[in-house]
Amino acid sequence: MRGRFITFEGGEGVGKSTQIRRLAENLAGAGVDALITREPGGSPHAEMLREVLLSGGARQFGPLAETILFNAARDDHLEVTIRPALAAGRWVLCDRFVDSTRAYQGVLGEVGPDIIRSMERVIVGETWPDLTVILDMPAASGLARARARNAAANRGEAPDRFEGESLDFHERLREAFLAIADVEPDRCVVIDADGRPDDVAAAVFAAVRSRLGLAGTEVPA
Ligand SMILES: Nc1ncnc2c1ncn2[C@@H]1O[C@H](COP(=O)(O)OP(=O)(O)OP(=O)(O)O)[C@@H](O)[C@H]1O
Ligand SMILES: Cc1cn([C@H]2C[C@H](O)[C@@H](COP(=O)(O)O)O2)c(=O)[nH]c1=O
Repeated sequence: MRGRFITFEGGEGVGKSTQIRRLAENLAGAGVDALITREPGGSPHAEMLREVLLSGGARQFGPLAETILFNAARDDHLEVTIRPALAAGRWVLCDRFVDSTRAYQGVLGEVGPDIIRSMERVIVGETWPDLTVILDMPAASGLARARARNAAANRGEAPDRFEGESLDFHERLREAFLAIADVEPDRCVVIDADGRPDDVAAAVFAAVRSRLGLAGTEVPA
């Protein structure tokens, strides 16, 4: 049986990586084997494109070229990592996916929805997420978390291609993710990320259980 495909979306520093790890632990407790992956990246060739994109190396070519590169990375990631895992019955938990392209390149980069959708049809095809968890919190708080994390990790380098954008840019991103959830409520669930990690993890697991059905599993204390 095909595994389930869950994507995590939201602004910078909202806790996507943290909550993906927590969900994988909770799923393991429920006997579900999950693969954690990310975009851009998640396969050797897509990770090479991640370097180009997040260093800002493609910025000079403009948002359309960046959209094409994010989709090239996604194509390889789907083929090499995601589809084989789903076919083997594993659940796949992916840190960012198509909604990041819609928000960053579509809404903020002003690449038209017709272009974004046609790339989705070609690249994603039938491999659409069963559930998308949108972690939501004020942009300034998420950016502060991301900066504190980078400082603690001794990553003294400049912020990456998108972290360095203005607060207004990040607030508009937040609105873009919320707008996607409004239009696709069956696929998307919005979770308040501005709380303790344990509370957010419990809310995420509860949403996964109720949306995807994991009978008999309890939210851990
Ligand atoms: N609920 C929370 N409360 C306080 N700090 C948190 C919470 N969740 C995560 N953090 C911390 O905030 C920082 C950012 O979290 P994380 O890396 O999980 O976010 P992210 O959304 O994956 O970030 P990015 O968008 O940069 O990839 C980390 O240092 C993490 O430990
Ligand atoms: C998939 C995807 C990602 N982005 C941006 C969003 C973030 O700024 C970075 C990824 O960094 P993270 O620390 O792993 O979150 O890339 C984008 O603009 N478009 C996309 O499709």
